[in-house]
Amino acid sequence: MLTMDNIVREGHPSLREVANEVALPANPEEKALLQDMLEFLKNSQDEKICATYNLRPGVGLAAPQLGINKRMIAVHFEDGNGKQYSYGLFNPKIVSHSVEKAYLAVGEGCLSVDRSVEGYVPRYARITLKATDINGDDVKLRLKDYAAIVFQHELDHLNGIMFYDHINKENPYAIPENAKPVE
Ligand SMILES: OCN(O)CCCc1ccccc1
Ligand code: NI
Repeated sequence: MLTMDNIVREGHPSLREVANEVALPANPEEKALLQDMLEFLKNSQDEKICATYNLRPGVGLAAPQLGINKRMIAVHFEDGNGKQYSYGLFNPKIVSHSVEKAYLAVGEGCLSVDRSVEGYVPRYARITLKATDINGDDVKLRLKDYAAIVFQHELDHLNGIMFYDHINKENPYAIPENAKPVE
């Protein structure tokens, strides 16, 4: 099982590289890794397992955070309306997005960042994402608000971008233009 020891932290080069597309169909190792990433997220949200293995709860994980520069992400969370999202995806891509922006009112964090970085992270309020799932099927997701924010955080990791890159340097809590808060 994956633990926090597998997660690289700020300063590790893979967090600042553009990850490579996965040649499809994915090989058994890549499928197993994606499964392990999803299992890590579920474990991190299980009180007992989380405490036993000292995991930080996470709603998403990207392969570069494991020092593996492949375009693979996993997400496991419930949005504000109780809708569940649990995906392991190869080669995710935003194919369209809203002009309107959104930002998580409480700010963002990252399993690869062992410090809190305050401020609003402006992101697209709505995105359409295409990818290949763990079974090799095409996936097209229309996402908004919290779900859109989580997926964009993970997609950024595939392009060497950290959440705090988006925070206004002069005034971290400046309300981003044309953006709505997501509670
Ligand atoms: O890359 C995954 N990650 O570091 C875990 C935290 C994910 C996350 C946290 C706040 C808002 C969106 C996404
Ligand atoms: Ni992160």
